[in-house]
Parts: sequence; structure tokens; C-alpha cells
Amino acid sequence: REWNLDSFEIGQGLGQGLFGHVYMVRTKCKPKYILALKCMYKSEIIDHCVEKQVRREIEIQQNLRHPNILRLYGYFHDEKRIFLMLEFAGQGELYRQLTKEGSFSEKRSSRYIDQMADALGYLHSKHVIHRDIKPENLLLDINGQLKIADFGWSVHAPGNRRTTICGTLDYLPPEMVLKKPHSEKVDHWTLGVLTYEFLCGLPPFENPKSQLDTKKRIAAVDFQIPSYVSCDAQDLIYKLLRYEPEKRLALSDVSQHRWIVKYRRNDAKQRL
Ligand SMILES: O=C(Cc1cc(-c2ccc3c(-c4nc5ccccc5[nH]4)n[nH]c3c2)n[nH]1)Nc1cccc(F)c1
Repeated sequence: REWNLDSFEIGQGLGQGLFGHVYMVRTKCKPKYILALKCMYKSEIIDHCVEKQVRREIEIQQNLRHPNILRLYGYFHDEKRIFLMLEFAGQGELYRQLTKEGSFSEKRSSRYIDQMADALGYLHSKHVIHRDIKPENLLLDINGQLKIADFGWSVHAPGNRRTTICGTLDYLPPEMVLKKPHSEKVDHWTLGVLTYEFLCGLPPFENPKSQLDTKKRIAAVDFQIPSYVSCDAQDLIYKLLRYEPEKRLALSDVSQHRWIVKYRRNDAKQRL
């Protein structure tokens, strides 16, 4: 069926950034779907020479189906703009909650990492890597389920972006900082950075005053884990933040790690 702007009632703005504004919208005809409509100007995409990436991103995202990856239902365009029909995530940006709460509990962090490992395993099975996963690119649906939304193209209300437009180094593995070839193992490293950040409120190699120092610390895998972090969580972080990509814990082993299983098992118990 043909979608166009007239198919929707436009609601509140959800965020904006480099290439576009995102609005909460509802389909006019029944069944009334709520979704996030992203509007990007063709002129801006052309000015930034990212036309190919946008096409590729649309192509990739349309074929992804996973409970922890934000859906791209479809897209349409008029003479000036491209519109993306994206899944609406009812609890918004995970990053806002992390900033507001400071850090997450071990149980909450463990569940998010479990969901991310599952989503990354799925992406790697489709040979999709480096999804630029950082808290700014993670959304939460109405049930608190994590959704990876690849904001490679931007999308953040001004002010809540923690870093400059050029993006942050905090999540890059040594091989990318040292401009060496990289594999899907970059995502394993990032998972370790995120585990640390959910529990401690800050990424392990951050130095807000010096990007150079952050690079040095990443290349030297120079980080300390605060003692309030449980031994199980520390064990997982040490097994992901390894200099050698092939030594990083496999995603299937992350899902079976005791720090992940112990909270998931409680779920099962509750269901019984
Ligand atoms: O740009 C994105 C990713 C993306 C996702 C979003 C986005 C932003 C916000 C939301 C939200 C949302 N829900 C909220 C609830 C409360 C407060 C804020 C909220 N934002 N739901 N779904 C979203 C989706 N913007 N951009 N994808 C993409 C895909 C293909 C081609 C391309 F160029 C880009």
C-alpha cells in the first residue's frame, strides 16, 4: 500500500539532529498504529554526501527482524524529503534514564546486556557489524525492552548529546583507535564498555578533557573497575575488554555467563 504524509496525524517531536527530525505519529486509518516518523531533507543528505549510506542503511534495516532491534517498517519520499517509518519506543532514550539515574542496578544492567548480546548475535549472523552501539543509540520500548536504533545518521534533541557531532571515542576498540583492520569483534568490545557504563555511570576510558588520553587508555586497555561492581559483572567485563579481538568472549558465551544467567533464571522462577 502507498504511504504518504497524509496517511498520518503528526504528534510531538521526539528528537532531531544532523539529518532529520523525528515525530511521534499515528496512522489515520484503522488499525491506528503509533510510530516514529523520521523526516530527512534530500538536500542535506546530498550536501553531506551520505546518499549511498542512507540507501544502504534503509536496505539493511528493512531486512532486520529482531525484538531488540528497532524496526524500519518502510519509507516514502516527496520531492524534498525522505520519510522513514520507524518503530516507536515508548520509554525513549536509554541514555536519558542512565543520565537521570546515574547508573543501573546489576539486575537491570544484566538484562540489557543479555538483550544486546542477542541482538548482536543476530546482526553478526546477517554479517552486519559495528552498529555504533552506545547509550545514545539505544531506546526502550513500553515494556522496558532494549531496542538498538542505528542513529549513525543522527537523531538527538540538542543538548542531550554527550559528545560533539564527530562522535565519541569511548566505545571504540583498540584496533579502531589504532586504525587497524576490524571485525565483528568490535561489537564484543563495545558490549564490555556498555556493561561497565551501565554499572558505573561512565565509560571505562573516558577523559572529557583529552581525546588523546582516551585513545591512549583504550590502546593500553587501561581501566579500573570500582569495587562496588560484583565479581560476576567484573568477570564479564574483563572477558570482553580484551586487546586481542579473538580473545574477547563469544556472544553465545556472554548469554551463558553466570552474571547473565543468574538474573534471567529469576525471570523463569517468577513465571513458574
Ligand atoms: O536514523 C535512523 C535511526 C533512528 C531512529 C530514530 C528514533 C528516534 C526516537 C524514537 C522514539 C522515541 N520514543 C520516545 C519516547 C519518549 C521520548 C522520546 C522518544 N523517542 N521511538 N522510536 C524512535 C526512533 N531516529 N533515527 N535510522 C535510519 C534508517 C535508515 C536510513 C537512515 F538514514 C536512518
